[in-house]
Amino acid sequence: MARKNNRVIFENLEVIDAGAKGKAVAKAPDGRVVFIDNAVPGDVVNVQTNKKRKAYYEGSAVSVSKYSEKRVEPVCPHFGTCGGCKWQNMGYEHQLFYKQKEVEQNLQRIGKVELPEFQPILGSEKQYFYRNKMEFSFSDNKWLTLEQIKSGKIIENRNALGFHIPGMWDKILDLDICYLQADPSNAIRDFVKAKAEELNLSFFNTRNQEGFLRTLMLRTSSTGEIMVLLQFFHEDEENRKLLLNAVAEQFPQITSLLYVINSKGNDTLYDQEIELFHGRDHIFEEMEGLKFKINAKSFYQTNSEQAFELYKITRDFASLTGNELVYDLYTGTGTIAQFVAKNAKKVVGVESVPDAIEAAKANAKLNNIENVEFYVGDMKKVFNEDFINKHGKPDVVITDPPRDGMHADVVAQLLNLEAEKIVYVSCNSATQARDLALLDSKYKVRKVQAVDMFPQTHHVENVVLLERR
Ligand SMILES: C[S@@+](CC[C@H](N)C(=O)[O-])C[C@H]1O[C@@H](n2cnc3c(N)ncnc32)[C@H](O)[C@@H]1O
Repeated sequence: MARKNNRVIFENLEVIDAGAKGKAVAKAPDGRVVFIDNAVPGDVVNVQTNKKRKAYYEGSAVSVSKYSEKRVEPVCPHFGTCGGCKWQNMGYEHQLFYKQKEVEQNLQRIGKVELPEFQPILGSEKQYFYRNKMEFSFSDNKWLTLEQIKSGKIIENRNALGFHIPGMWDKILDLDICYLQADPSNAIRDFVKAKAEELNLSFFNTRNQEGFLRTLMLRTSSTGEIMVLLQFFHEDEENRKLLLNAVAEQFPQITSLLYVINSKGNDTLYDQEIELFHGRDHIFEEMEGLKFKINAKSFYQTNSEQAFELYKITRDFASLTGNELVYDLYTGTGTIAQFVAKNAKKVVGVESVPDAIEAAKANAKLNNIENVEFYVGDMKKVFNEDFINKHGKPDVVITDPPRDGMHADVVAQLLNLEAEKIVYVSCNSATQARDLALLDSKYKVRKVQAVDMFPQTHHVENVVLLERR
């Protein structure tokens, strides 16, 4: 162990696992756990720490003494700088292994409930180009690589269009390519940047809050439709039209070309008026004959193909016969509710975002589904006796909460309701495990199936079937 600028250097640590937040895991000589960036299980690495806590260190592999057999060559030239695909240096079968392991360990260690045999994780057929939505930021403060800085060359053009450097709100990585969204995603991003520079338009400066161009969002759908949304900091009608017209001309396949003028301090769009420039203000996604209308603000699962698999597993676990009253909690735009509706007597969906519920109602109408009802509200407030009296006691509950899991009051109400089955879909198996423990007095876990929605990252979705004891 050596010290450098108060940071500890551990030499030749063997990486034994992949852990929380996708970091590699090793043991320090003093027995603490070391969470490491830029390493793969099986590597032997030299680690420089940047954080020390009672039970662990955090750090980064500064060099590798022995390369793991699990390693593969990352396909993306931005790997290591971009925060997007941190597991691109690990073979896909190993990524799946560690995702499955994380789910199993969380359910066992945090849940501490009796568990059935786990079904093997369902991998994604597409390991790249699987996302249907991407958001890129403009910046006049491009992130410079170490090589660029070392070269001593003055880089005059600091314009960038890409992703935030992890942990740096004002530094943007200028993308040459991104392997997450299928073409014409890269072509559109490259064209927008080149055209903006040709027109001499200013890229945003976050620190000073100035500049014209802020963000670019691209949405694609399995029906082949494309949505492009450009966000500007202020109105400049002439230049805005020049840029948008050029995009429309170059990419006639864009079915929805939108813009927004946002002069707020942050670039979130949810409270902004979106303007239509060309085409329609929405695109359609299709799943098993169902159509879902998606506008610029709609939530839709970002990996459409795997969302279909996830929903099939959810429906399969619910094993509906056509006679059940189903609650779909945290319903979003009601996709799961509509997906299971033909197998149920009635489905009641609840969601806190009013726009999402509006979209859910519109989509149900579009799909001629009459046995679904949607309600806006915060689950912990609306899921009360009045709600149950109005809609009846459910036979099956499907729940798909955000990363924090379900509020304790919601879990308490589920225990009170005593539905025959609960199908719990989760993007965070740690909070899911906590909730399973709370439900354990009345529910037994019968099935567990993890689904990989996000290859090259550590994220994993997990579906659990609970049945009443
Ligand atoms: C993981 S998403 C599930 C979306 C949906 N099931 C789907 O597959 O598209 C979680 C949803 O819960 C909603 N949500 C978050 N907190 C909530 C709360 N306290 N009450 C109701 N809905 C909430 C979010 O707006 C989001 O739409």
